[in-house]
Amino acid sequence: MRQSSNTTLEISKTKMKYPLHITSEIGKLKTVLLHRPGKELENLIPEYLERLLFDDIPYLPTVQKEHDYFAGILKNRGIEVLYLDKLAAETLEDEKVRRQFIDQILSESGANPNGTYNILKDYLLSFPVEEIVHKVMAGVLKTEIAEEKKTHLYELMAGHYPFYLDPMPNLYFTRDPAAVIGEGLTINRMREEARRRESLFMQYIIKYHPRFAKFDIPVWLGRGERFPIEGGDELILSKDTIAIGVSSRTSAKAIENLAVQLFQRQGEIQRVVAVEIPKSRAFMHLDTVFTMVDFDKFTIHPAIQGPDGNMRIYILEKSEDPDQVNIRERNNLPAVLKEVLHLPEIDFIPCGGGDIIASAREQWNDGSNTLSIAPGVVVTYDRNYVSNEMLRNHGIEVIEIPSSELSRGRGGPRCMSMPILREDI
Ligand SMILES: NC(=O)NCCC[C@H](N)C(=O)O
Repeated sequence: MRQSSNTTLEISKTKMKYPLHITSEIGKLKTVLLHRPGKELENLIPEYLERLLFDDIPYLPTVQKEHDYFAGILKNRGIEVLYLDKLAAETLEDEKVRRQFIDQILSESGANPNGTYNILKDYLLSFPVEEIVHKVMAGVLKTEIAEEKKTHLYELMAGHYPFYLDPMPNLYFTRDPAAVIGEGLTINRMREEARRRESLFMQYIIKYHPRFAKFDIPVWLGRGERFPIEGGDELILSKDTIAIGVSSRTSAKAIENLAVQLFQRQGEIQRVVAVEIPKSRAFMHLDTVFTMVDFDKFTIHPAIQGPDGNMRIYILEKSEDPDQVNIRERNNLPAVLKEVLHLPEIDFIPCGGGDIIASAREQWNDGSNTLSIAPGVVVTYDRNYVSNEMLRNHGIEVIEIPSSELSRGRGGPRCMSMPILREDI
């Protein structure tokens, strides 16, 4: 990638006005944002696991080793890996931005403006900027603040709850808080309280980081929206069609609002396909049950289709009134994909080979959650050996990564990556 003087980015034959560019799920991946799991995982304890959306406590040294392996695979394939903590620290170098960020994170964390707020603000500001970022991510324990600084009754009372600031253990799933569509992005209002502050990092990075700030990047939906949407539900099928899961995390209202915004402002997207999936913990986002791995190939967990293969699918398109959309109902996913991608056939590759036990077991550990790094080339977890074999049998190149600890957070390679730039296909 090189940057010319008129700030036009050029990647192979693709010319870009903005430093974000995603027009498919499968185009050659050039730049991706990751977060190396850190101390925030060490602040998980059994009592709060469910609320913090974990099923178990990963062993930090191993989870980091596995994550480094994942990042290494991507780097070896020539992909630029950006790290969330580094971008955030560079963004907060500016003192005014740093203070504003801390104010916002504290008020969103529910710190009392007259008491804990000031103590926490002074405490965070006393660290170098990289450490501020890591502290905000890891959470602040009540025991970290010196006793003599506590002046309010509720600060003096020992209290049962251990944190002033909750940890953000789900940060390594960079897919969800924000997602690039075309040359803009959604900075998401996340459904679960435990994850809601995560998208603040991306809001600041896009607005203030030197790599992005000068471009005035379009934000299709911001984090101040009323209705929840998460990146794991946002799939870019082609430059003119996106699919969005109607899931336990993403609401139909957010999808319609996004469609209106894209049709009014984005220029290329002609349709948004809303795909309903069962609202369950195992299937929290569309990408936990359905991902694109080649021009005409998709992984799918068979359990999202009814006994007759039917599902509830709606195609949203432009209407004459720019504030409205036309909606057509459909019920067959392969038929919809053939229609919107103009393909004669679609190849569905069932998670776990479609075996009732293997598919449920491997889906639980993200067997359908593949990260495409080029057409027909995917990164997957090694533990999902039945699904990986199926992918290979369908002509896909599968790059496996170790996954005994990473998988405990209930997300796979797609969830752990936020593509920033892909070549067009
Ligand atoms: N796109 C994804 O499916 N991300 C996985 C998120 C897992 C995380 N523990 C969560 O429950 O939000």
